[in-house]
Amino acid sequence: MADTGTQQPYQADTAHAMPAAAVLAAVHGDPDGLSTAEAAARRGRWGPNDIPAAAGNGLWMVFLRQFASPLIYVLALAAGLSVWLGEWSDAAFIAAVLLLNAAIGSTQEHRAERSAQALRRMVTTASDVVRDGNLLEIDARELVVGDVVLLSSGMRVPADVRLLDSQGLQVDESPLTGESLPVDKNPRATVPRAAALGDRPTMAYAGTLVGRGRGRGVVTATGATTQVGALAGELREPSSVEAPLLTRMRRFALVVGLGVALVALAVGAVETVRGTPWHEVVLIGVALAVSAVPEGLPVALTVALAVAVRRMARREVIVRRLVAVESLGSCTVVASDKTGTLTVNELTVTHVAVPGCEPWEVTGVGADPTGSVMVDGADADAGMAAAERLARAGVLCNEATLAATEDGWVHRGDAVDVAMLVLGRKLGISRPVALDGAEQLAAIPFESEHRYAATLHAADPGTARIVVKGAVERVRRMCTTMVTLHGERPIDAEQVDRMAERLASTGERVVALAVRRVGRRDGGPGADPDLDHDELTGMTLLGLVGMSDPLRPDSPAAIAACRRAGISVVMITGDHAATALAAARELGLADGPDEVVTGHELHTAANGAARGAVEGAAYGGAQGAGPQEAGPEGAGPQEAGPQEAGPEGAGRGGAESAAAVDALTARATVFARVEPAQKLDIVESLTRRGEVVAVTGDGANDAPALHHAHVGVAMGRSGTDVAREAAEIVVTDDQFGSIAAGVEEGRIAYANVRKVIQLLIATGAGELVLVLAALTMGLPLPLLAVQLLWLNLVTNGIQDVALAFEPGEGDEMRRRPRPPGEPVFDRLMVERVLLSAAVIGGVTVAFYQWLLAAGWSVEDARNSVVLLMVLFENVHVFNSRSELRSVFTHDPRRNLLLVGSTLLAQALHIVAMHVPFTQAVLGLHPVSLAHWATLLGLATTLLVAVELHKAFCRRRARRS
Ligand SMILES: Nc1ncnc2c1ncn2[C@@H]1O[C@H](COP(=O)(O)OP(=O)(O)OP(=O)(O)O)[C@@H](O)[C@H]1O
Repeated sequence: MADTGTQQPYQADTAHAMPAAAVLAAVHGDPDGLSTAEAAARRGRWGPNDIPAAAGNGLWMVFLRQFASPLIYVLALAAGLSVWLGEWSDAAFIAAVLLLNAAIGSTQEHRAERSAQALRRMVTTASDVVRDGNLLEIDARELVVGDVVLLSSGMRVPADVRLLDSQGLQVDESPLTGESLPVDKNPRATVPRAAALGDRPTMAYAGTLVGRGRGRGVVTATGATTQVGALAGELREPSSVEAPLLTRMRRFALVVGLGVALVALAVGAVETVRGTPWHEVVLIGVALAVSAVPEGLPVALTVALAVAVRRMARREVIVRRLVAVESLGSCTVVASDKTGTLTVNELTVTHVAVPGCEPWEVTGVGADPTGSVMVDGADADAGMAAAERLARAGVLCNEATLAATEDGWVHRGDAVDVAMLVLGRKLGISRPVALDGAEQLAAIPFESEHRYAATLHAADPGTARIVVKGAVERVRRMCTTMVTLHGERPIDAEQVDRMAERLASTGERVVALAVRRVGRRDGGPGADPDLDHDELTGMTLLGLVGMSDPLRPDSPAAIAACRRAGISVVMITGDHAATALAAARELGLADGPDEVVTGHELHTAANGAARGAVEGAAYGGAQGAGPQEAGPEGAGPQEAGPQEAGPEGAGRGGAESAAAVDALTARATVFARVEPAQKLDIVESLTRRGEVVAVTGDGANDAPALHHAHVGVAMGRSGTDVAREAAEIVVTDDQFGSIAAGVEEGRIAYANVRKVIQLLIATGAGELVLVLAALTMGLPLPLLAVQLLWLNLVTNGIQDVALAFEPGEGDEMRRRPRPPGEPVFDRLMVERVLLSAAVIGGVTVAFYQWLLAAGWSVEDARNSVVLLMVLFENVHVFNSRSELRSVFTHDPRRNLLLVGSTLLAQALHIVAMHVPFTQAVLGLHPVSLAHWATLLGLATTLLVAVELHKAFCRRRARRS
């Protein structure tokens, strides 16, 4: 692979101080982009646009880390003591097992980390680039110096870019400069050569985040030669933070380690007083330590989580932080976006409405522009002219592309814009046709927070025209007049609102269009004219369009599945309340307007103002869904919008406003006309009310909500880089159904983790009971330290991991969510562990005593005890497949790995009983088949006991 560094021919260092044209010339670029061939040649020469990967934790570091555990310290101490006592074979065996354990642990951990990284890479960063004059979306790694790229809000800048033009572009450069406020960009600014990185408005640097606006620029540096590449390592993808469950288990191990030390000391003291020789006291202490320490737990948990991550990936859910595996299973509310998550986000204009007329139907579906506007009545010609004016405006104020190819019509860009282009084509107005003589001079790009887009176009000599497209309440308030079939009239707000509500009540997304003629202006020497939000007044409303967006076919079923699983689903959308309610009804989410809360209501509640209005207004005003939500003229969310409310939202108004917001979130299943910043208020309120919240997001401003929720879910396809990086999980197909699948997998994973923990702790505790009971009864040690290690790490170690591969029990989505913060050791777990330990320890010690009493030598008796313990482990792994279900209703074929590993554990022990080396080290020898069968019979007592406990627990669960 070519060196990405120094061979690039162009010194990017000075691009910020050079005029854009000079930079283009220096990189041998072209405003229309490079040719594909040239880009390929450059990529071949200079390599991909990759920041070299961090050295990361090498396998050696991971290996050494395996020894940093209190459990291992206890074992290491045991090995040391064995050396001191001259028990060389014990010491060597403990050391060998420790090494083996560390080797298995580190390969597992390394593999898990590698596959997690590979999964994260599946979510690649795409980049909009102009090649051969066409706009394409490519993997950002394919970019080369000289490429012309487009930047838009929510995007991570893919390379160092000299801006050529921009519209309201603001970039968060904190990853590079530490400056937390977004920086305004201006390609025409004059920047001194010595300017610091943070003072270069002409540039956008790789790794920084576009907060708002649009930009176009030429790539000046890629990969290691970018500013961030030079910083090496500052901007790496986040290493996956340890799962809280693992942290809790580490803490648990620490407590066990300390507990073991104390018990060993106490037993040692008692034994010394009883006159036991000191070196035997030490051996007893070592055996106790080994029996009580769940050595296999860290490896088994790592595997269990890795299995869960892989399974989720198969169901389109990529886990970015391991915490999600656990929290997904316990979430009680899923707050989902509507467009694109519950619906397919393929908008088709189905109605065109001009004030004073019935809405006209538009025929045709999707991106294929065959169809027409069905204008009828006496004024058909005037109607058609009005429809064409409206469509032309929608085509002009537009950022999307639509083109005919051999494979049919292909489109790029925002779904609303694509739908407008299709409408235009149906009326014979393509974008080139619309732009003929109406060149675009400036633009305010669409951002969710202001809900409209505007463009400025050249018009008749000396004039220009502003075109606005956006949400009805916003655009209507910019207008003083409206077009009717009988000429321009003063705007009739009520009539417009009625028209909008009529379209929205069938679930259509409604967009209004307006125009205004202004004087032609120049942007001053060397600069383009600007368009400002303040200029959007005195406009003429051209009419409304209604767009349909079909539901995803699996959304209703997935919502129903969540409900059965005790999870409430709420919809959060920027759409009109009536649009949202219609969709929610179809999804089976909401029944009536009282379940809808608007962003305006939230804002009012959060600010503690107009409380009375909030209490009375369930649905944005007395008359149901409608743009009335904006309240009296001029008092709508625009003027008193949540932008001013700041991200603290409810917090700022104190307890009273928090309570008001909570009252709203308690009854709402639909949040409409919500601004991205308000998502955070909703998440905070739900959290305050004790819910465990999963929230979806795609835009740049969704990041705070994604961060704050227990589980942030970003959309892999439509989501911005910013949203994806803020989220714990990424849903690669954007579908709500995959979130439900993720919840199910999360629950299965948590259940499997519990199964593994139960198995290991119960068998460990059984050994402890055995050793303590034998000592209390004055019997010699029933198991040697090496035998205990063999049991814990080899025979059990082989089979416990297979529990992590248990498929779901099938009822995961019919159970209530696990209470958050519920300890792993809940009542059932404690009972099961104590019962199993009592049976294992009790039966074995009784048998051991009987053997000794029958005249067996201690060595022979120990040999039987070890085999009995292996059989207990084999039985208990099947017991552990389900907490409540009988082993006899659980088809073993569903986890053949478990069957295989149990047989392997048994086979390995049989081999160890026959091979001289292991015979010598472990003190083992073969037994007769009849004796083996007797031991198996004894081991089935555990099966009976656990079956009885399961039946008891099932009854208890039914009763509660
Ligand atoms: N490209 C656009 N140009 C102009 N107006 C738009 C555009 N897209 C959406 N709108 C208007 O802004 C409103 C809010 O849209 P937005 O895309 O912000 O919703 P959203 O919150 O992303 O929706 P959801 O949460 O359902 O995905 C829409 O109802 C529509 O009226």
